[in-house]
Amino acid sequence: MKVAWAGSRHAVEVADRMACLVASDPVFRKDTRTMLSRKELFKDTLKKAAHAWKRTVELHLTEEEANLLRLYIDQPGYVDLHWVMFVPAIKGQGTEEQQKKWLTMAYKFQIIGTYAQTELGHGSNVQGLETTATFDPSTDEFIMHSPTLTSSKWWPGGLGKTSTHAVVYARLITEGKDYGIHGFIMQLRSLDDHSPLPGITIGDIGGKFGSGAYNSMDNGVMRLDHVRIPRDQMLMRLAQVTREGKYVHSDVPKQLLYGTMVYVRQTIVADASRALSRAVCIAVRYGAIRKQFGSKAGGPETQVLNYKTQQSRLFPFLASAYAFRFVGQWLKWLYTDVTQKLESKDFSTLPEAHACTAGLKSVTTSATADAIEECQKLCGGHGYLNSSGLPELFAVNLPACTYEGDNVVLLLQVARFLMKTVSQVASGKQPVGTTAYMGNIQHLMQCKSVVNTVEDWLNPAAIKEVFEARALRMAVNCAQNISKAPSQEEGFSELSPDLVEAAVAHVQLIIVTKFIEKLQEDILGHGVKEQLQKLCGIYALHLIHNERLGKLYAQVRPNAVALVDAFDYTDHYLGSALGRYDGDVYSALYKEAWKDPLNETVVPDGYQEHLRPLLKQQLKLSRL
Ligand SMILES: CCCCCCCC/C=C\CCCCCC(=O)SCCNC(=O)CCNC(=O)[C@H](O)C(C)(C)COP(=O)(O)OP(=O)(O)OC[C@H]1O[C@@H](n2cnc3c(N)ncnc32)[C@H](O)[C@@H]1OP(=O)(O)O
Ligand SMILES: Cc1cc2nc3c(=O)[nH]c(=O)nc-3n(C[C@H](O)[C@H](O)[C@H](O)COP(=O)(O)OP(=O)(O)OC[C@H]3O[C@@H](n4cnc5c(N)ncnc54)[C@H](O)[C@@H]3O)c2cc1C
Repeated sequence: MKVAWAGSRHAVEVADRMACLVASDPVFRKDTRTMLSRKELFKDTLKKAAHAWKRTVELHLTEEEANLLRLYIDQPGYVDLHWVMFVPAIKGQGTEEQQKKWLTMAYKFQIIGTYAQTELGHGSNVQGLETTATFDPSTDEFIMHSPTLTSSKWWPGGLGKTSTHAVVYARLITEGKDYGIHGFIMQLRSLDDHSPLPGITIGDIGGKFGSGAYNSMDNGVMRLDHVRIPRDQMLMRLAQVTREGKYVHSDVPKQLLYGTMVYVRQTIVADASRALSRAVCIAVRYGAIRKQFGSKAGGPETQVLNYKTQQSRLFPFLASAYAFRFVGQWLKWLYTDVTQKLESKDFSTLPEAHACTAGLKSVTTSATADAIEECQKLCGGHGYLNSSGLPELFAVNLPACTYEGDNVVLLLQVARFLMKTVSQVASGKQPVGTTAYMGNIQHLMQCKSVVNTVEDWLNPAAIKEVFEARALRMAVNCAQNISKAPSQEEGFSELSPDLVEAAVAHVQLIIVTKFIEKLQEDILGHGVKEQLQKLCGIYALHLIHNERLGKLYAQVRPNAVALVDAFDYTDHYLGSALGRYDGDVYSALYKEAWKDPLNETVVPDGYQEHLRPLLKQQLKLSRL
């Protein structure tokens, strides 16, 4: 089952090695993280990142191993933005020459970069960004400026205190004309003493949700006061400005400006499956240990995992963890395929890649955030303790519903893609890829459900047809209602809640389809495929609230712990007293409690100043 989850024996081996490397290194301890102040936590992040780099160099780790090392350290920091966004942005939007110059320094960590797009006044609406980059032909420079308070760059990870450079997104103005948003490489801090360069006001935007979590990251604010950069620091793969100041757009779609976001969205789907699997692992293992109430005759109490209500709340998340894992593996293939096509100027699958990455990022992160919160409740009071690992997991993964694109905004992008496809089908064009099912419109608009028993629901063809009919009918219904509106734009706006639902149905069809396709592969291990088939049935059925789920839950219950053990997480990475592999929950909870700084003294700080006087006064009053 480990191989089915990881994707290959090699993946299992590398993951095990990196997870153990992190778990065995005291520098990477994380059990006291939620007890640190904001400054201590930030400094701890710097220490871990520097130590990780040192180990990467010492051990000659590959890029795959180094990425896993960062993942198992499990502490958001500037390195995430450096590797996940700054480097990809230069790769995707820089010329060969610019890549050579800047990536050489970035790969050697001679500079630390971030991705500075969002502003105080605009995040979702990229075309509304206000920062300006005005070309000055007299000096062959761009003047980077924050014209308004709302144009302050706001949120970029690492910008606050760490990054020395950034890809800054700004309105390109040359010869008095505004050509819209383009990317520019800017140095922000001196490489000698790390002080901000002249004209740059920079700092952290303040504490964020949850203790620990993203407070380890210095999300920053930056204002630019007419800062000059050389013309060749405009990322010029998509467009150029000549020495004379002429704007020249290259022959690639302008949407490639958004390429970095597409890349990160596809990685976030894998992040979501990992976060969800961690929460499910904790809740399933604890549910097998925790006993509450039992037979009236004083018999042993019942494992809470045996309760049907616990199973109906938890097993859809177990199924979703596997579903998101498999669709994330497919999405990584899709992204690689589109990137290769772009190299040969084939832009035909760019819209599909945008719709799939936007839709899957949105659906998986929303479902994961909701599931982690529910897993906290599934663990009762102990799920609320930091030592359960669940509050931190929730706080770190909740913002994924917003960063890299607000989930509703992204679903509206999917809806726009679906409406375009429906109208193309109406004009006789055969849809392909993930919308191919829309070509079967006659059948799917009339077909009656062919599933009646639980066994029917384990028939992949039946499941797929139901989800195709559901998605198509919702999309066609929206298209028909939009056509009745005074204008397409007005109709789209009025119908936007229904369009979001139609987009979700389309994305859930993709997830179900990819789960079914995974089951058609050769899957190692005795009985593994059968278990995955049941999980596929649970994932599909729970989305349409089918009453036959109870039978499937009963069939999964005996293997529930084995199914979460297959995630192969070390206790260090899981970071949970409830989800420990050895199940020794109560002694672990008790031991963790005493680590809290509040327990450093038996009489708490503040007693002498605030508690003793009060008690003494009340005691005196009571004797009057
Ligand atoms: C270790 C512990 C774990 C913690 C994890 C740490 C590490 C995690 C990893 C990274 C951390 C994440 C940090 C987050 C970083 C950020 O948040 S960066 C900023 C992200 N910001 C956004 O995502 C902004 C979202 N907004 C947009 O993308 C765009 O504004 C928009 C797409 C919503 C609208 O764009 P606009 O230019 O206005 O275009 P439209 O008019 O809507 O569409 C025009 C056509 O272009 C097509 N299109 C739009 N986007 C794309 C795209 N990306 N690719 C291809 N095509 C695109 C669109 O479909 C339209 O096409 P048609 O005209 O044919 O319909
Ligand atoms: C932890 C974290 C890290 C981040 N890191 C970075 C970073 O490194 N670099 C960077 O550039 N940015 C970063 N961001 C910013 C992030 O990308 C933006 O917050 C995100 O794109 C959402 O934009 P917004 O904040 O403007 O939300 P808004 O768009 O203002 O959303 C507010 C509400 O308006 C709704 N809404 C907006 N537009 C529409 C519409 N057209 N139709 C219907 N509803 C709409 C949204 O659904 C939402 O409910 C980070 C954010 C977070 C939380």
